[in-house]
Amino acid sequence: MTTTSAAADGNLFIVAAPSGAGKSSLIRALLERHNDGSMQVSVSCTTRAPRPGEIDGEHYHFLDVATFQRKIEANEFYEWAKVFDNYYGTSRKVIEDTLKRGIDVFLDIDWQGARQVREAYPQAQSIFIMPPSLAVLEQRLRSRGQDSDDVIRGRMAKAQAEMSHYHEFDYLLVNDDFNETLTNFEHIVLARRHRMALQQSRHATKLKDLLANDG
Ligand SMILES: Nc1nc2c(ncn2[C@@H]2O[C@H](COP(=O)(O)OP(=O)(O)O)[C@@H](O)[C@H]2O)c(=O)[nH]1
Ligand SMILES: Nc1ncnc2c1ncn2[C@@H]1O[C@H](COP(=O)(O)OP(=O)(O)O)[C@@H](O)[C@H]1O
Repeated sequence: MTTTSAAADGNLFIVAAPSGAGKSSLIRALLERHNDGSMQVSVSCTTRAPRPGEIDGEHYHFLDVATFQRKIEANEFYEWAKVFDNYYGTSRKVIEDTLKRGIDVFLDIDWQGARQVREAYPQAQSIFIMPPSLAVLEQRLRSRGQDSDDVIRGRMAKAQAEMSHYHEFDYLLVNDDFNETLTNFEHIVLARRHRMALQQSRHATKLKDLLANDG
């Protein structure tokens, strides 16, 4: 008789940071290092206007406010929040389907969304990215060259409020040297994967022993 154990679900990782601290760049670089289809970043829905070069369906699903609100009513979001006066949300179906296929999913979301995900899915691992200083944060927002002075001022004004939630997260990374932060980020992700794989194999061995002793 052969025993089959159900394939393990993928791992869910929440990544939050004040705007400009480097979370999108870190997730993108990690996915480039592991481009075997075992990891995906969730593409959020937003009502904010696309930045130059942003592609609908790739960077975000850009929606109008009425469509976003209809999706809230229809319970289509795993989590959603209002950030910088715009709505942002994660599609429930995509996340659930992707995890079921055994693929790890990264959510680039704010602290309000992180709270909702932790409640819905307590096994999610959460990582907070800090900039080395507020001056460096502002410099990064400016050098990204995608936001107006007004938008940058708004984001800097909200940075400390976002950072005040760092203690709600499982891990804290200070993104000073990019490659060093990327390596630490990768260690967190791989350690989680190994632990879950070990648990799964222990479970499978135990099941085999039980069945072998049966009768
Ligand atoms: N709750 C929630 N926050 C999101 C989502 N997508 C993006 N955000 C957050 O919204 C904030 C602004 O994102 P964005 O406009 O792309 O600016 P950026 O972080 O400066 O690149 C960031 O803190 C994101 O993490 C989402 O689906 N849900
Ligand atoms: N460790 C780092 N050192 C220098 N620049 C960085 C570092 N991490 C990210 N950046 C740059 O800072 C800017 C903001 O990064 P981004 O990933 O867009 O931030 P976020 O997604 O958190 O808003 C980008 O231009 C990015 O290339």
